[in-house]
Amino acid sequence: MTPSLRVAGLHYAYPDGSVALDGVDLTVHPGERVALLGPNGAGKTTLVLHLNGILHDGAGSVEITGVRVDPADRARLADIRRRVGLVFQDPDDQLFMPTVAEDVAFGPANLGLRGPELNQRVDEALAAVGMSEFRDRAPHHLSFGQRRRVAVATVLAMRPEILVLDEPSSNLDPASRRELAEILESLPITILMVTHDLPYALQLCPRAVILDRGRIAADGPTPDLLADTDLLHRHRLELPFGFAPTR
Ligand SMILES: Nc1ncnc2c1ncn2[C@@H]1O[C@H](COP(=O)(O)OP(=O)(O)OP(=O)(O)O)[C@@H](O)[C@H]1O
Repeated sequence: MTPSLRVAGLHYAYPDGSVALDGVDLTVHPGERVALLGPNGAGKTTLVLHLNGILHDGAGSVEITGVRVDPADRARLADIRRRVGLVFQDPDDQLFMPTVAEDVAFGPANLGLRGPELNQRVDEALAAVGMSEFRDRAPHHLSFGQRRRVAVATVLAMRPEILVLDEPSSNLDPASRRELAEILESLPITILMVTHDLPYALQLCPRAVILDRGRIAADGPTPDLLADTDLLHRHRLELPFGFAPTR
């Protein structure tokens, strides 16, 4: 089976010389949900920005469902950006239209969809995140948690093959956090989730990868990684007080 994502030997240094990725190999198969963990500055965001060619120029390769990310090939890059749905940490980076429905329609309309087909995409994506009743509202009148759900819908409307979320649980109250987890669990899609929220990783992702100093330090079942206190300590990861993962 073709992997959803294959990263091989990825190195990247920022123009100032900071080495952010130092030989990353990562393969994620269709339908897997993988948590990408690691301390501040580990390289998580840098890795995510390579998945749809926002960053490039480093050594190594990235393939999305067997298609190599090649920023020089603009037609192919547009296709890659449809296949990889990035949900940024701040929903306001993704919402800029007057209404929720227009925001969700924006991506598919750019693909050339119109009329009933476009409406169906919008309806499906809003239903998937439980936001159908908000379709005519202004995004900036919604709560933060509601805006995050709409941001997820804008990406789902593109019918991506892999959903990449940066800190999806940040700034959510406990009920919104749980509801978003239920939504993400219900999606039949490959998910890569960057998070510092270890209980969230455990709840949602059977597999976790620890990135530190630009290298993969561990890759395995999330309960096993989170039960390894030495491993967590070495990589500046901490479970909330009193939280004990059961294997
Ligand atoms: N624009 C930039 N210019 C130079 N160095 C950068 C830039 N962005 C990130 N870095 C450096 O690259 C390394 C990896 O940063 P990155 O943001 O990918 O880490 P991260 O794991 O996402 O961290 P966090 O958990 O804090 O979001 C760090 O050493 C960081 O200082």
